[in-house]
Amino acid sequence: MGEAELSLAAVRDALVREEDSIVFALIERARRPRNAPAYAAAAAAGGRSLAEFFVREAEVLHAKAGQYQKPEDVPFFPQDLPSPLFPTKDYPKVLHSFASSVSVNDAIWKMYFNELLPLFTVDGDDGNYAETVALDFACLKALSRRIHIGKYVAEVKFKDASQDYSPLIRAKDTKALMNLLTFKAVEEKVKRRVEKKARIFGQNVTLEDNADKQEGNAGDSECKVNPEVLSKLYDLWVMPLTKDVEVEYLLRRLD
Ligand SMILES: O=C(O)C(=O)C[C@]1(C(=O)O)C=C[C@@H](O)C=C1
Repeated sequence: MGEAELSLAAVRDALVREEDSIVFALIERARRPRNAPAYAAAAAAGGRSLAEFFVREAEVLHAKAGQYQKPEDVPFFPQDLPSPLFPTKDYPKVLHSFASSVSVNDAIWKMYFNELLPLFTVDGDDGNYAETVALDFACLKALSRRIHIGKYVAEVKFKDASQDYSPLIRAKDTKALMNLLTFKAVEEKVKRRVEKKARIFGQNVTLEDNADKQEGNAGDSECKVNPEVLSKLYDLWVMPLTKDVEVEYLLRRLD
C-alpha cells in the first residue's frame, strides 16, 4: 500500500477485498475432511507435524521468490528465512520502520488449528494430507494478511487524530487506545458482509431456473462453508486480532 492510497476509506477497501480471499480459502479447505494425521507430530519431520513442515518449507520458497518484504506479509516462521534471490521492487515506506516486526501470527496459528478448523471441516480422514496442508497454508496466509493490514489502519487513524492518540500512547494506555480505535457499527457491518459473502460464494451455481434458489438465497446448510462460521470467525478472532495489531503498532508509533 502506497502513500497516495493511505486513507481510512482505501484501507477499509483493502480489508473488504481480503474478505473474498478468506472466504474462498475456507471454501477450498472445506472440500477436505479434518484429516487429523496432517497435524500430528511426525518422526520424519523431527517431531513436527506435516502442516508445520509444509508451512516452514513453503515460507522458505516464498522468501527466496521475494515475499515477506511488505509489512502486511508476515511469515509464521521468520527465524532464518533466506533473502530474496531475485531483485524486488522497493515499495513506498508509509509505515513506521518497526512495522515489519509487529506480528500476531502465533495467535493466528493457534486460533486456526485449535478453534477454527473444527468449525468448518467435517470429521474424517480421506488421506489427502499434502493437499490438505497446502489448503491450510492458503487459509493462514489470507487470515494473516488481513489481520496485519491493521498496521495501515492504525497509521491512518494516528495521522488523522494524532492529538487524541499521542497522550494515550505516551501513557501506554492500551485500554483507552483500544476504545478509541473501535467502531462497533463498522464491526457489525463487516460481520454481516462476510456472512453474506459466504452465502453467495459458497452456493452451488446451476443453470436451472428455480424461483426458490436465486443467487444469495441458498439455505445455510447448502453452503460450502456455513455462513455463520464466517461471522463468528470475524467476531471472535479476525477483528480482535486486527485491533491487537493496531494497538501494538500504535504503542510504538512515537518511538
Ligand atoms: O475499520 C476500522 O476502523 C478498523 O479498525 C478495522 C476493524 C476490523 O477489523 O474490521 C477493527 C476495528 C474497528 O472497530 C472496526 C473494524
